[in-house]
Amino acid sequence: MSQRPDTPLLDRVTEPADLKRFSDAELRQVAHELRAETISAVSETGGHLGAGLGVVELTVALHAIWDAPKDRIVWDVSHQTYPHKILTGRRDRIRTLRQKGGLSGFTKRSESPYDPFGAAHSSTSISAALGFAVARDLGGAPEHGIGDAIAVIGDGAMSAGMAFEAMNNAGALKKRLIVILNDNDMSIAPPVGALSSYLSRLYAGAPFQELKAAAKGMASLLPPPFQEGAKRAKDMLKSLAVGGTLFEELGFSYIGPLDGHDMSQLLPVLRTVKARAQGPVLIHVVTKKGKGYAPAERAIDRGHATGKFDVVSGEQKKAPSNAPSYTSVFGKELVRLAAEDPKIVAVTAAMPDGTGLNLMAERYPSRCFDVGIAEQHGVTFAAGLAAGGMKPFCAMYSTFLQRGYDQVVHDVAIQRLPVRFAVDRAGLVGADGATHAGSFDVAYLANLPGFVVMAAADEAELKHMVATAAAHDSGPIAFRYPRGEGVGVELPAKGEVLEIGRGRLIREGARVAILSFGTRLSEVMTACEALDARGITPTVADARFAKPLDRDLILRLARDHEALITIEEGAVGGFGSHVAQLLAEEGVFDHGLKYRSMVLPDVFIDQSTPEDMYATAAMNAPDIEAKVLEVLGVAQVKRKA
Ligand SMILES: Cc1ncc(C[n+]2csc(CCOP(=O)(O)OP(=O)(O)O)c2C)c(N)n1
Ligand SMILES: CC(=O)[C@@H](O)[C@H](O)COP(=O)(O)O
Ligand SMILES: [Mg+2]
Repeated sequence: MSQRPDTPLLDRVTEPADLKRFSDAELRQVAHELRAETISAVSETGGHLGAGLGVVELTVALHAIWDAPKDRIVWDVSHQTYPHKILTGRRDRIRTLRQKGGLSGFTKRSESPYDPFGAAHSSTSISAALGFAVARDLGGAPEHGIGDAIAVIGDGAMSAGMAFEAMNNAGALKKRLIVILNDNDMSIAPPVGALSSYLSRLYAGAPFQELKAAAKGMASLLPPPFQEGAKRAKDMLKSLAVGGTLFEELGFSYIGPLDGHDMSQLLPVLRTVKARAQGPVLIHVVTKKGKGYAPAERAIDRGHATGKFDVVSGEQKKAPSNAPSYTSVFGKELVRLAAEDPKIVAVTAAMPDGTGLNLMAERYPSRCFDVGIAEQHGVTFAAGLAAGGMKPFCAMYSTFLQRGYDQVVHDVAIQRLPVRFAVDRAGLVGADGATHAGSFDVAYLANLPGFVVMAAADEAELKHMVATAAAHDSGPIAFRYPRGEGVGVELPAKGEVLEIGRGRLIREGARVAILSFGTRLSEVMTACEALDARGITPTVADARFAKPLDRDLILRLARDHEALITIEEGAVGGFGSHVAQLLAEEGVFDHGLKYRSMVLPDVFIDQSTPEDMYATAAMNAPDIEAKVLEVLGVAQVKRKA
């Protein structure tokens, strides 16, 4: 097909194979256009901007050199894959990113064959790529075959234990495996820890040794079009650091550091690695997060995540809000309590801003610890702090705390250590979708002996729960709260310590009682307005505690009503299951109580707005109203669509 000379080269790319027709100079131009397209798309959708901008050249180079999907490119976290999506047949849908029915903000096997492995939680890529490499060598996927296995992992993700577990295994297996360390000297916040300092030293002038073996005779082994590039690679490799690095000690050939924005470095070195790699190879690529878009480069988080924005000014379009976020309410209350009690300390796993612990870090830097992307360590570190007489608050997103679960059980719960878990992003979170939903924490915490588990119904309740957790010294305690803003209730100056295992009655009604755990309470109250208008007046209670349950309250509600409905922003096995267990043990069902438990359905719900996701889960006010009518056997008038 003939093209007008001014047609953007990117328009000629419908699949990665199209890149193979371009010269190196043209690939540079493609990268330029791909960056502009990424910025333009994210300005309309919002999302993870900075990480993708930092890997534009790397993405083009990988797809130009390797043959995906046969070669498996596994992106760590995969928040940096918008350019990859554009090059792999999804450009026409890139402006649906993170929206209902649109592209996921992460790699997803069901979305494209070019996404060989789904991600969103960090530090899984080397393990998965090693799995592909071993499957290849054992004859897996014989229909299409498996080529190279390539993991692309950031410096932040590399700080997690899982990445080292994978390298340790890969070094021993000696399989051909390519790991690209994308080192932009950033996590979401500035990176922390000794590994980060080590990587900085690697590119800050430590004496380099020669990669003699790889450089020797390399050019002659390559097909003629690559020989010029290979000569350059040879020259470069001579001056790069090899030998004696941590990665070499783990059994990898180390190549780097390379300038990840310079195609004249990237292309020849990657071609050479493709032609010659035998065992595990780690290519250290240095990039800039937010590269090529000044507002992102200037931002403290390098444009890690953004709302919709104006491309020219970089200004984000934010909806005005009336209520503080739950996260900030937690952060402020913790600082207030920390001022009163010097034993209070806090732990975050690479999410200081996301968890509100940035406030604690500013005010009490020596008592606030960012452990890096290391939830497992973070939990046990908090357990050690508690055993050492401190009062640790371990603030993690519900979904990321999953990674530290054995530590929660083995190091905290069994030893009855008073670690306070601030479980943020509880429930459905919206645009990040199923990987980030906080669906399981009630189930996985409330089944642990001795754990206290609370959920805040609003931001004032959250304040009380922070204070309650601070005062609770006899064992582990957790309180959960959702992403986003509170409901706008008046905030007390300070949280009051709640009685452990006591809920509260919100309104007294008849026939049906709704027992809410967490922030569905406002939807329950909206449902009650509609029900009141029909002459059905539910009793409503806020359970506050999933463990220990308020037995008196629950048994009274069961005794005094024909039906009892529980509701929670969590999966089956949580609050409702505990209530059902209590009712069964007390023989309440034998007397004919009608019981319903509203929990998240047994599916992973794709990204949308939280409201829409809760509609999918049938947990909004109209669904609660319908549930009440159903349990009472009242015929429903169909709503207009
Ligand atoms: C287990 C886990 N904990 C925390 C996060 C939140 N998170 C997402 S990206 C990110 C930083 C990743 O840094 P890096 O790997 O260097 O990638 P970059 O954004 O710099 O490209 C963090 C902490 C996560 N996705 N998974
Ligand atoms: C990729 C990732 O895991 C984080 O960037 C996450 O998207 C942050 O979520 P919040 O926006 O809820 O802090
Ligand atoms: Mg990084």
